[in-house]
Amino acid sequence: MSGADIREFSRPMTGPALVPLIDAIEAGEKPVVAAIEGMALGGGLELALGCHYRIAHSKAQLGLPEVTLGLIPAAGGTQRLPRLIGFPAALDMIITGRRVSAGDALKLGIVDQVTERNAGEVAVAFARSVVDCPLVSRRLSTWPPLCPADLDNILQMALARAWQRGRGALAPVACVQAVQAARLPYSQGMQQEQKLMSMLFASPQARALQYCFFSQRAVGKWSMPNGACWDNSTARPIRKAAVIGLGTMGRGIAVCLVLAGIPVIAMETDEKQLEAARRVVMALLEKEVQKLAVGLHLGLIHFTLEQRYLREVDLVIEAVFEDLALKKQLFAELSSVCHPDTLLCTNTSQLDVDQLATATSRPDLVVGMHFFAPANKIKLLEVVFTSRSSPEAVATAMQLGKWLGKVSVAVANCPGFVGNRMLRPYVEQAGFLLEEGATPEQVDSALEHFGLAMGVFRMSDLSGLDVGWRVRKAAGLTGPGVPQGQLLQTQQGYRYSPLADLICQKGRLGQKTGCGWYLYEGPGGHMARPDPWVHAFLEEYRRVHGLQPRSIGQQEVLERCLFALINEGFRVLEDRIVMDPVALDVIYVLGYGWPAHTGGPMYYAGEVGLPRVLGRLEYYQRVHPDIPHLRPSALLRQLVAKGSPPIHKWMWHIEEGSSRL
Ligand SMILES: CCCCCCC/C=C/C(=O)SCCNC(=O)CCNC(=O)[C@H](O)C(C)(C)COP(=O)(O)OP(=O)(O)OC[C@H]1O[C@@H](n2cnc3c(N)ncnc32)[C@H](O)[C@@H]1OP(=O)(O)O
Repeated sequence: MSGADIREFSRPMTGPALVPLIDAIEAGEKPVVAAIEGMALGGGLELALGCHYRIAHSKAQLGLPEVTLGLIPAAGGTQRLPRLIGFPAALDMIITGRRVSAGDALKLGIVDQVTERNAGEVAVAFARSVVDCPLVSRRLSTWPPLCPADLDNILQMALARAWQRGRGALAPVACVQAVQAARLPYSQGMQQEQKLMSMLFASPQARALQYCFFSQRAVGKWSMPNGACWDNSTARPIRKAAVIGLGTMGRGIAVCLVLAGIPVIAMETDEKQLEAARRVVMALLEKEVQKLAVGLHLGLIHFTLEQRYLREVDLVIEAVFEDLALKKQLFAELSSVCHPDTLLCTNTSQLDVDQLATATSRPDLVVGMHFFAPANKIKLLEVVFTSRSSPEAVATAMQLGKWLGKVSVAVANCPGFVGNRMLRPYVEQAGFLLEEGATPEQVDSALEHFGLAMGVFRMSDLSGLDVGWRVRKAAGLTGPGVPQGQLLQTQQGYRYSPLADLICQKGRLGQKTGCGWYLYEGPGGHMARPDPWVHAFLEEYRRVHGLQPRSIGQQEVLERCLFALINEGFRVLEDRIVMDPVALDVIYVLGYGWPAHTGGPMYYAGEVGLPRVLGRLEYYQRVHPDIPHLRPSALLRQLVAKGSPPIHKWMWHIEEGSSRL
């Protein structure tokens, strides 16, 4: 039982109310035993907590994920769980919404027994054995709260954690407040639970998070402009896969495959690199085995330098250095080494997948699989199809992503695909804001206050400033052959900020070199500190260019960075890179740390109001006519002209107006 029907939250609810139902079960004179198989989530677990006993199958999972929907467990969950397992463990489960296995639920005391047999049959037998036992002590609502001496401290820490994790989300904080009320008599605690739930239930944040829930499922129903889609294309089985190139990304991908139970050939060309990768991958896998408490066959992975092992695989994921010539050469080699039916996938983050496909003998079997670092943690996968990718190849990559526990989004090939394409105008605006008077920490603080996991400059330092530098060189914006120097503020006819290039030229590549936009404790450090050198460098730059620094407020930072990103999102839709705006929101929430409680950039644009987004872009365009990314997209204009329809109707307008776009 996975809880309430979330779709019902946006329409009048029918059927009996859950709280009195659970109370009636608990108050009943007959013993009621919950038999839990599969899932007991949300209202499902709350119902089980109202029963007198709980028996779970060993494969069952239990949890209170309401917080991920912008809610709290409001059918007594915040009052019964702390009474049953204590405040610290209940707070952890309720604030994070994480699921626990049956084994862990037994250790925590949530269930009374775990069985390998049919839980229903075991529960019936169990019920017979307790039929004469008094029930008084089995009614959780009557238990006194288990208040440890340091409860105030525990609650304070939980609140701090909720603020920190939530990044502006209300529900985690409300979860702590509701659990805190479990120190009161049950009926008073329930009143508090209901009060907090009423406040959240109608909140824009809850609506946005529920939109995220359905969006992450909707992208599984992918389609391509040629009409191929999820329900008319068949995925191939992947019995064995290969990962070529065992740098950071390749190692993470190999770990994902093994965790999904897929045998992997992990290949490198250099012995030293192979050994280093073997050590890291095995350590990561052993850590996962301990964490998940699962038996994992570590022999599923074979490390090798020899290409001959590639003959036996159904799919290759190439993760070598981000260099088009190198990748093309490798793809040409793979064409002759691999079986003719083997799918060839590239983990490029922005190279042209169509070009890679032409280097092979089987362009129809080439797709991009863009993982996000760290590949074994981030849930997003962009599956990039080319003009020649077969529906079967796309279906297989999408299916594989699902097996790996990812949310896969099918996107058409274009520079930067979706995520990095939308990121470019955002990063660009941040650079211009520095020129105009802001500091990296002012820009980052505004973005983090909005809820982004990391501001643009901290994020760039983490990924490595050389990544963007290489892309700008490849695009002919900087590097040898391009006029250099402090005075270069225009490129290819438009405003261009060379600040990031100048920083890179100083050898400041981010965390890995111990300095970038910030200063770190040393190479590989993570603690970003404002750097007086960067401030002096920016002042000198502005002086040389005759730029008068001005005070830039939080609102301008947000509008310039976020609206430029959203504007590019509209262009992505115009170009039909994806078939539904929800895809852009999923990519940003899962891959770029966009706050889920705002729904994602496109949903957020709808909430702010498309006329406002358009109006502010028009204003900034007038002030900065030399920045093309601030020019409002045709689609945004068209949607505003049509009265700003809700997001699920945008595509109708794209189809309707495609000839005019
Ligand atoms: C003042 C009001 C008081 C109200 C008190 C109410 C108290 C109770 C509150 C709740 O229970 S809130 C809901 C809590 N439960 C959840 O959040 C669980 C959500 N679901 C999941 O985590 C997963 O779906 C799953 C159950 C673990 C299954 O995962 P799986 O990967 O196997 O399948 P999916 O692709 O995720 O889902 C399949 C299909 O089912 C739809 N769906 C799943 N759960 C719900 C749900 N709770 N409500 C409505 N629909 C649900 C999902 O959207 C998929 O649909 P399609 O995309 O295939 O159409």
